Amino acid sequence: MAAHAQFARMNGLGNRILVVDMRGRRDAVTPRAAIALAADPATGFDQIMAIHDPRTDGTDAFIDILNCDGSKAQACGNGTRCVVQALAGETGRKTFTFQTVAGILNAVEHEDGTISVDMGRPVFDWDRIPLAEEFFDTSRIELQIGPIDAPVLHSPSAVSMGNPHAVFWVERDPMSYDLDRFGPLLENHPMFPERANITLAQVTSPSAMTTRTWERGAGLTLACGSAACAAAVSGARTGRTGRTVAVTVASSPGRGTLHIDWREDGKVVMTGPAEWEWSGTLDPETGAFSRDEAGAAAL
Ligand SMILES: N[C@H](CCC[C@H](N)C(=O)O)C(=O)O
Repeated sequence: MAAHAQFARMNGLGNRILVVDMRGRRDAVTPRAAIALAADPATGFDQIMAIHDPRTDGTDAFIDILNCDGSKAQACGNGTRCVVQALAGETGRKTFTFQTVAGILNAVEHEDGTISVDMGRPVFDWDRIPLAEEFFDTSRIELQIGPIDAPVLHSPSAVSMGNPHAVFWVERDPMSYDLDRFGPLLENHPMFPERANITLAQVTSPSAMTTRTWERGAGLTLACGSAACAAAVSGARTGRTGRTVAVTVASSPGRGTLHIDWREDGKVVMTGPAEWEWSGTLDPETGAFSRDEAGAAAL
């Protein structure tokens, strides 16, 4: 039985995040704990962002990311904004540098409470996304679903934001597609050796789009930050949008917008909100948890 760790249940545009404080500890949140926590409707989460002591000079923390199916992820945009908000509340600081398995992320909390995260540079090389087949141009790969002569979804853009994404361009409201049926087929398609996050993107103007995502390792979520980055970059890459795009999420209208800026230096900066909901403590080994009674907005 491991000693309990403090956590906060937060969300980013409805993407449900558990921010777990693992600082000062040598153990880690286990896949078993993630699966157990996900099985309990009282927690209901999509990703765990486990904050560990820094492993590299110049960074504030190492962030370990787990999906609710227990799999590890290399990036989580919404989760990173939640970590920034939690640590800003704890320390009074506004800028942070984190390390994940994918690299270094710089982040800042603005005066209005929104948070910007430098998500790094997108990767387009087929073998680094990765894809199972060689494509010279990964902005439009040969993949479709549905009847051969009338595919429901086809020709997605593929990109890595540290984690793999396929972005399908749709003309109708993304909510009008059976993504709950197509999502798992595409997530686990042989084209994606490490599976993939599957996004439907409807471009509504040269600087705006609406997305809906079936997430690798989490299924249909209300929002996906790295998918918003993947879609915005792919929109610019295919000439559908400019390099600055406002991304709204179809599944939870009115929750706000993620502003994505694919800068001239190649880095993708995502800006958006984070929201604290409640706190608790959990056993990082088994997932046993208890909810704090007091509603103290803290880790
Ligand atoms: N399911 C993703 C990780 C979480 C991404 C998402 N929640 C975000 O905000 O970026 C993956 O396995 O690559």
